Amino acid sequence: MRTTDNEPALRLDRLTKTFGITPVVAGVNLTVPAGAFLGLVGQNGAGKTTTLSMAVGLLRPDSGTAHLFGVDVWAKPARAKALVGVLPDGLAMPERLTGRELLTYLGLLRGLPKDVADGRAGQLLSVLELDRAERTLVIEYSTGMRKKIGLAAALLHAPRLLVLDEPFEAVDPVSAATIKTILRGFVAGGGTIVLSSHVMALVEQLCDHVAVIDRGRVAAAGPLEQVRGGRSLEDVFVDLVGGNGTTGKELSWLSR
Ligand SMILES: Nc1ncnc2c1ncn2[C@@H]1O[C@H](COP(=O)(O)OP(=O)(O)OP(=O)(O)O)[C@@H](O)[C@H]1O
Repeated sequence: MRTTDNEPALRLDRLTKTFGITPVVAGVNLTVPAGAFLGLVGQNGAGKTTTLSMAVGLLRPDSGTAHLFGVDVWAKPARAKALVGVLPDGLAMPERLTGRELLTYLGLLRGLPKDVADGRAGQLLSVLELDRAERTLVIEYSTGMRKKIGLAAALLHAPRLLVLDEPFEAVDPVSAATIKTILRGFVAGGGTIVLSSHVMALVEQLCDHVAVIDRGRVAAAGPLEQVRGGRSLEDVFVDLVGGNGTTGKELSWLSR
C-alpha cells in the first residue's frame, strides 16, 4: 500500500494481546489523524505500553493490525519504521557509548549521511542540555537524562510521527519546558505525536486529541474538547475508568 497524505498517521484495528491467560489489549481500535497531538491516558496496567509497542512494531500482536500513514507495520516493517520515531518504555540502547556517539551511531543506522548525523546529534544534545555530559557514557546517565537521550534518538531522523511513552517522567522542569517547546514545534511543522502520560494537566496543556484506555479497550477517544465535554479531563477520566471509592478514612492509623 502506498503512503498518502490522506491516511491517518496511526490506525489500530482490533489489536489484541494476551500474556499467559490474561488479555491485556482486548481489541483496541484507534485512529490518530495526521497533524494531531494525542495524549494516551489510562490507569497503571491498562495496556498503554503494550498497545504502543504493537503500534510501532516492537511487539507482535496476537491479532489485529497497525498502520502508520497507510503502511502496515507488521507487513512492511522497514517502510513503517522509517516514518516513526519512538521513545519506548524502559529504553534499551547501547549504553557503553557517550550520548554523541549513540546519536551518531543511530543516525548512521537510520541511513543519514555522517555529517548530517553529526550535526543533528550536536544540536539535539545542546538543545536538550546533554552537551555538558558530552563525555559521560549513557550507562552513567540519570533516569531523566536517559529520557532525554531517548527523545533525541526518536527525533534524529525527522520522522513524520513521534510515539512517546511517558516522555516527561523523571525529567526536570527546565528540560520539560524545552521538550514541550520541541514537541509543539514538531506539530506546528506538520508532525503528529502520540504520547502516553498519567498527568492530566499535561495532556490538557499540550494535546488536541485524547484517548482513554481502560482494561485493554479504548473507553473514549477524539478531540480533547469533545472528550472533556466542558469538564476537567481528570473528572472525565475517573468517571470512565471508575474510581476505587477510597475515602481516605481506611488509613486512619496515619492520623496523629
Ligand atoms: N511481557 C509481559 N509479560 C507479561 N505480562 C505483561 C508483559 N508486559 C505487560 N504485561 C502486563 O500487561 C498489563 C498491561 O501493561 P502495560 O505496561 O501495557 O500497561 P500500562 O497502561 O502502560 O501501565 P503503566 O501506566 O503502569 O505504565 C499489566 O498487567 C502488565 O503486568
